[in-house]
Amino acid sequence: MTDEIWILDDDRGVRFVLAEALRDAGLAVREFDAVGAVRAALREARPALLLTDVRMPGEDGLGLLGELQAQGIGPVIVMSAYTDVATTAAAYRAGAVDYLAKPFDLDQAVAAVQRALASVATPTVPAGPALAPNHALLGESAPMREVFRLIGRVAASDLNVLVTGETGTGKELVARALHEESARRDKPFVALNTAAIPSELLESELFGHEAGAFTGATRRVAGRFEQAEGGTLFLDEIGDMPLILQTRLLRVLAGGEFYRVGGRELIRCNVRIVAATHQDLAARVVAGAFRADLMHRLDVVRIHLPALRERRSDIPLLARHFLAATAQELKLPPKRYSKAALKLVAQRDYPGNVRELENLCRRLAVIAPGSEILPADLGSNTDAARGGEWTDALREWAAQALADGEADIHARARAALDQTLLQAALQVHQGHRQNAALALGVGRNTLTRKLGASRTRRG
Ligand SMILES: Nc1ncnc2c1ncn2[C@@H]1O[C@H](COP(=O)(O)OP(=O)(O)OP(=O)(O)O)[C@@H](O)[C@H]1O
Repeated sequence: MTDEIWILDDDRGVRFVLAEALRDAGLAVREFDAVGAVRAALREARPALLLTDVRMPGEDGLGLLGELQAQGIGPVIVMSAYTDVATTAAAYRAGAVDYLAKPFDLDQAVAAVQRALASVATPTVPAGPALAPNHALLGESAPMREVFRLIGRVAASDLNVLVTGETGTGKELVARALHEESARRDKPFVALNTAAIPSELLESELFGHEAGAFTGATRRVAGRFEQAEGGTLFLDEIGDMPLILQTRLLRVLAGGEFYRVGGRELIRCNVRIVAATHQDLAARVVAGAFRADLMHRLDVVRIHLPALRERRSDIPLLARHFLAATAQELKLPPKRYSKAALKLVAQRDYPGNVRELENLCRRLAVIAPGSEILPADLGSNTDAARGGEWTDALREWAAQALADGEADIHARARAALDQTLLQAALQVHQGHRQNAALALGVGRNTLTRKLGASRTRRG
């Protein structure tokens, strides 16, 4: 093994800046522009660490990762602009110890290299089966990339995960992604909303019951734990679980076995638990409503989903996705957003987070009459929003006119503005000049003057 850091990237610029930063940090660096070049070099030497891009012309980086892992060469850090769950998880499965989302901060890259070098003794994640299909969990913003990175990092392990975040932020989708990216993906994913089940039924819902266990229990029923055997059990709104059941759940998690309600047969279970809450569990613990020991058992890895307002840059992507998905699902002709409508969608507030945005887009897919969604389809526009939309159009017009070298833009724009306002007011007031002038807040004479030669029905 050499002490060299090898950088594999087809982008010369990336190689250059990265190599400089690493050399500045006192490390020896060697650069490669293709997988083949690394393979050739491996015949004579081994890197102390490899930093590699994933998608490159010719062979991609992931195949190489598998080979390195098989030969015990590493650690490897993957750099990629593709931070979707599938790519990230595939990189970790192929043995990467870290994942840098491009564009990355150079200090962050150097720190990742130093971290990886310091923990060379740490075993890498074992290689798993081929790449799972993509998930509906979308996002390009920095906080979502971090979520994907975490999912990729912990999916393959059996660690319990606590997903936190406001309602509608996608906690269940994260739980599904963890399942899909794990070796359990061919086994069931079972979800249970703890808050939606009356507490007296929750125990039997979780652990099942025997015939005759209680009034109405005519036959044996398997609970969610049994249904999820070998797979993943998603416990939503865990913060609302009654204390008595928390105690029971804790015992099951600790011992890995349980009895059905009214049963005598001890059932062993192999289930990965992903729990979710929109509440502050630690505060629930302080308030005496949640068991601290259960919290620690569930909260081994925490994945926090930011509210949609903290990742507004994801809104257009999500909005387009929901519009297309709804059209496809309901077999409607495809629709698209006009620029102004998409801007309005992106500017709105969504206290209900992604779910609220999804509902809005579904409504638009169904109710908007044309193939293009217009601002008017969004209904309750605020004045500010309406204003924003026409000034945008004006800005575009002006930019184009200026680019075309047109003269007298200001005078023409003013004339057009006046005419547009006056005509709109006259239309609303059925051609009555006095009322139109009043409504606009201009004098009647001004209005007559401005109208000039333009046609009006009466005065
Ligand atoms: N990042 C995302 N990409 C695509 N769809 C998303 C995303 N986040 C959420 N959704 C969609 O928004 C809706 C709400 O998501 P989900 O049910 O996972 O939220 P939640 O946080 O579990 O909500 P609650 O706390 O109310 O149970 C779902 O229809 C889901 O498909």
